[in-house]
Amino acid sequence: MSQTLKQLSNSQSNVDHPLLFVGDADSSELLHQLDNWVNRGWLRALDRSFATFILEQDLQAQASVLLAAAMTSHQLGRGHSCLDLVATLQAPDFVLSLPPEGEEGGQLPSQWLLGLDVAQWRRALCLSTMVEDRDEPQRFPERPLVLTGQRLYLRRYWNYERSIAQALSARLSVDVVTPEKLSGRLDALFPDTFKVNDERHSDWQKIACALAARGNFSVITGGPGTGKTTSVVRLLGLLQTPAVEEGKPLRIRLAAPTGKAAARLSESIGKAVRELPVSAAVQEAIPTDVSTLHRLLGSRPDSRNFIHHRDKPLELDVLVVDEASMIDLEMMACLLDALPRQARLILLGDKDQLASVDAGSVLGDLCRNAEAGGYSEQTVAWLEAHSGESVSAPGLQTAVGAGDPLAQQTVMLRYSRRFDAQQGIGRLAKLVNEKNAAEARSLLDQQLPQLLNLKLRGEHDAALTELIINGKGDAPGYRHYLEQLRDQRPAKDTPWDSSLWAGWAGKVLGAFDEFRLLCALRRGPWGVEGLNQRVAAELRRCELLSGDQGWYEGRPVLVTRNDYSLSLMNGDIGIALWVPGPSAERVLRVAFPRNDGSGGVRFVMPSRLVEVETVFAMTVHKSQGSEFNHTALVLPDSLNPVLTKELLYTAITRAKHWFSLVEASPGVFEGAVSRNVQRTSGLALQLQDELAKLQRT
Ligand SMILES: Nc1ncnc2c1ncn2[C@@H]1O[C@H](COP(=O)(O)OP(=O)(O)OP(=O)(O)O)[C@@H](O)[C@H]1O
Repeated sequence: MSQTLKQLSNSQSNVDHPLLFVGDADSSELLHQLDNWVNRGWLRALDRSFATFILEQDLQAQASVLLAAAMTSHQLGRGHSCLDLVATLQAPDFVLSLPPEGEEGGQLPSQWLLGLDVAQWRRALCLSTMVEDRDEPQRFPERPLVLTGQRLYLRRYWNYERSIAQALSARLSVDVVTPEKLSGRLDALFPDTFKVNDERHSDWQKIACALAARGNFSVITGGPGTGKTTSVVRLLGLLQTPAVEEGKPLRIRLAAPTGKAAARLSESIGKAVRELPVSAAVQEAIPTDVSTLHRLLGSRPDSRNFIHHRDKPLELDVLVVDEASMIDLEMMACLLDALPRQARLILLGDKDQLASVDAGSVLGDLCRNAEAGGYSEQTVAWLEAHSGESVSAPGLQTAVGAGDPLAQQTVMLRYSRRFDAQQGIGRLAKLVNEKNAAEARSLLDQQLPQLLNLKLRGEHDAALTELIINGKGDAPGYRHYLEQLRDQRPAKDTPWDSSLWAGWAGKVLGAFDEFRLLCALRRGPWGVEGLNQRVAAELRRCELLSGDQGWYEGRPVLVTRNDYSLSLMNGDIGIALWVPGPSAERVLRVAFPRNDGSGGVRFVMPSRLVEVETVFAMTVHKSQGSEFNHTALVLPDSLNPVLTKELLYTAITRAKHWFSLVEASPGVFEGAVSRNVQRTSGLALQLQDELAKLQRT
């Protein structure tokens, strides 16, 4: 069982050598300490190297500057765009990665920072020739660290935040021509009065369309099935109809951060476009193919730079990006840089999901007031006049004066059409989101058909493997896809170039997506690595697989890095299958969905797949943008910083019909529900500054 930081702190205070403080220590003592933390896995070697680099460039840098540099670098690896000095002094030990199991010795950051206050720390940083103090007028653009207020950045991330803030504030201040006859067109697109249980409610989808039609930047957020896709398709109909009538159709592009998310949007958008009450010509002028953001921007192999940027902007008039919660700071900055100023950008996503894997929490930052609305009286009057809907919902607040310009272009959809709010999955997701652990637990205890709860008696409890292999009741486990693999295989004499092979592979991939095992962690018996081995061994024991090492038929793999030569994206999933080769010999190939909305499959030689891993179990982070009929989440036996309500919410909302919660120890679920992800970011503040500057000019 992992030790808590408190236990560790207690054990540290017993060490017999005297404690060092950043105020007294010299740089070599501090670097020695960093080595110690790297050896323990508390810090990355990269973070230590950055501190060394700072010292090489500024031999006078104080120990507190080197410590801040290493911590800032480390924070990036944990998704924070900067180091908040005040928050760090309040809880220094949470800045490093939690100690691995059972390790002792060494001095904790809280002990190093004893006695240091934020003013002293800032002073030491400002003395260094490696830090630019943005609160002073003098500029040093070549310095690698940027200090602004209590936030310390690596320059690149400060630049990303600033360029996003500048680009968004510029977009928010552009006057946009709204489509003519807006009210009439909206009524035609939303012919039905919105009712829940026969009671009339405000139609937030219609309000969202009106709001997005009047600006060239808007955000539509909402939980699963709240109608984001449907709303945006109606918005595209609204924008494209007058353009087609004028003979100048808009160039519309659709994108998502991952191939999987792009494929899902492609599917749902196709259906929504076919149902759109507009002419065939307008329907045809709304694309249904969805590209990944990397493909849209034109990635270059082995380069962070894209083909499209401000000097070679994208050729489009409207861009819709789905699953925007997965967009990190760097991607958002590149996207905005490549977008022509007059083009409309519409972001769709669920603000309550986990933030991006890489640094930043762009959608969360942009939607921080979405629930309360914060519309000005002027916005409310405009929306009500054009949509004919009352802008009202529980908890909605009106802003004083003109309000925050971003809030005037942000809308939250509030009613899920996929999850009945009264049913298991929807209710559990809502309670977790509200941090209501007690009611979430009592809901789990009710044994509703949609919600399965497995409380394990130890690491080797067979109930877990039973659930993973056989599922429970109608909820499938992995046996299902392996039986499809075996039973639907084309006859042996089927020619190698017959489409039956791809059809079979497509069915196997589809069946694999019926169930997914999700983990919070990567390491240990409750993490992806341990569970992948356990599941493969068990499937082999049940004779559902013929191997569990290397490449074997039925092995599902996850691509962990974009491979442009193979057109495979990080997050794509394939399954190894025996298929006939052109020369009679059967060959093992990995089938991947084409992800182009065609439902097609392509085969790749296993030897060409370098960056892949087995994916019976996957992290919740990697599951974003996907949905499975049955989703099982395994919680580890002790609390860990990654366990938060966002992680639980994301896992629960991956489930379409059944959600299984597997608990290795009591209390961990409750602990996770009560904590939320707090990503340190200055994006909201930078945006406020930029908007204030614009208002002054
Ligand atoms: N106004 C509407 N009238 C009728 N059905 C609707 C409407 N809006 C959405 N739906 C239906 O509700 C379901 C969910 O809608 P949609 O796919 O647009 O939601 P979403 O928020 O994009 O979902 P997610 O992102 O979670 O996949 C779909 O089956 C869609 O057809």
